[in-house]
Amino acid sequence: MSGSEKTESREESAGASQPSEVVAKGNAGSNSGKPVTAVSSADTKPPKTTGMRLEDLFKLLSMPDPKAEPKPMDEYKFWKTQPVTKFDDAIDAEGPIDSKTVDDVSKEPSPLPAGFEWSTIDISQPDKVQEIYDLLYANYIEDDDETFRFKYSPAFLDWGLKPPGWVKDWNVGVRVKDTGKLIGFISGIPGTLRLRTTNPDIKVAEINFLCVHKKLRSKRLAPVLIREVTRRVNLTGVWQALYTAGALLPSPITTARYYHRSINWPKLHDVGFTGLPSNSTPAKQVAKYALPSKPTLETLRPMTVEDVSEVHELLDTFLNRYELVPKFTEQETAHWLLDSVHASEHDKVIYSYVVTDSENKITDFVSFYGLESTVLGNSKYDSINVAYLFYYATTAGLGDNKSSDNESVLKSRLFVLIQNALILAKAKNFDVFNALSVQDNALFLEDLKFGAGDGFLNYYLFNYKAFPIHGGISKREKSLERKPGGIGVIMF
Ligand SMILES: CCCCCCCCCCCCCC(=O)SCCNC(=O)CCNC(=O)[C@H](O)C(C)(C)COP(=O)(O)OP(=O)(O)OC[C@H]1O[C@@H](n2cnc3c(N)ncnc32)[C@H](O)[C@@H]1OP(=O)(O)O
Repeated sequence: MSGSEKTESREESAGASQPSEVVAKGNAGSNSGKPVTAVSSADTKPPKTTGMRLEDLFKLLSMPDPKAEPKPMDEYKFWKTQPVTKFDDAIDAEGPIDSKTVDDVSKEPSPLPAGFEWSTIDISQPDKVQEIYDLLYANYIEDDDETFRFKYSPAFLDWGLKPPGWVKDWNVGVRVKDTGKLIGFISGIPGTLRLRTTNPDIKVAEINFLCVHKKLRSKRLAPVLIREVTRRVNLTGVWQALYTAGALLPSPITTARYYHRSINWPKLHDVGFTGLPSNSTPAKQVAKYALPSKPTLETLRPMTVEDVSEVHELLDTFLNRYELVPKFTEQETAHWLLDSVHASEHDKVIYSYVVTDSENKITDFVSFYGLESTVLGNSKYDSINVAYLFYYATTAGLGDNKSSDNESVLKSRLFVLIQNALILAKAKNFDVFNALSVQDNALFLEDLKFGAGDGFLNYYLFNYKAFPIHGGISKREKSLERKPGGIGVIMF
């Protein structure tokens, strides 16, 4: 994607003319980005710079691309009018920016350009979910090279848009008046966040799936959609929102990077997601990414509905490690980790597994979701099957965040737990496994052969000032950097 939306990301050094092994391009991610895999310097031969695009050169040199710098605040014609922190705002205290009451909120929808009309999309109707799918299928996030586009399935949308307490009015569409064709969409779902210990209960709308038909881009429809969803959320007495995007907007609370772990290397290479390092061969690449055929943790098994309460407690405790986390109810844990609506293998979106001890007590769990990306213009493959690391938790190494003993216990345990997730994802025919630099992922990504992607994901809070949070990467080089705390909330 081009720098302003969530992005799909691919491995950073794909492509024969490039020095390193690249993982997939990016529509795997969010507004710009799902990650591309970084190539290790050992795989790399000196780049030819003649004729190279400046942004490629910056990537090779691991320098921040100046295009990723914000434009002057005055040029954010829409965002400068919104209650969000500006790039140079000095944050003295955390908390809401504007305070209003429901009485202050307009009861009339925001005006639309002539020829268009508002439409609340009733996602309890399968044909309406299908309409959203059709819009996103053709128009949603692509990587910069227009090779991959996220393909959120109807089953995914059903799961992602219908957590407990979902609000019908927060699924906002714009249609062409004459034909009824859906040409714009934005969604909100309710949630509760804990920001450090000082802000334990922030009611938010999680905003996602902002999309305008390709033929109607740059006509300022996005701000109209955002204003309308804001109005509808505000009418329910909710004043804050969480959203992620590849686009650089005022002003991220953090930026994370996508990492990619090849599973089906030949396919990823064929579709241009990953490159062949100059010092390797296809056979060596396949050997490098080989995985055992079945899980190595003996007591690992699929999570069931009977596990919900134990997993809920384990996750809740584990999330205390991080600074920005979701506060799930038990019903929400059940929804996000067990997609009971789509139990069939065909429609499966979320995969969750638990590990038990000798007394049958759950000691660990790990989950990932499946999201295909359409491969554009490839004669051999029309999609890649991508697994994304979701929530996980373990009892290993809990306790004092700063103790190095705990840290090494946690590191060893997460290595095995996530390795087992990779094994399971392979058995389920996923081609690549993606993860962000958030949670405790910096502890295992490199050891498990994840490569840095070219996608970055910015996290934003609407109408809430907050001190910055570490996103798991260094400020300048954007390489993995381990720090305690960080982000524990995952959006898709
Ligand atoms: C309390 C409740 C609050 C609820 C609301 C909380 C806020 C939620 C915010 C939304 C969170 C969404 C989370 C996700 O879903 S991120 C996924 C975004 N979707 C895509 O990338 C899909 C493909 N792209 C498109 O469909 C269009 O390019 C979109 C729709 C993205 C922009 O359409 P278009 O290209 O035709 O542009 P325009 O002429 O209409 O409008 C231009 C203005 O829009 C600003 N822009 C561009 N991209 C984004 C973006 N990703 N988030 C926020 N703003 C964005 C841009 O800076 C400019 O404003 P300014 O620079 O002049 O100021």
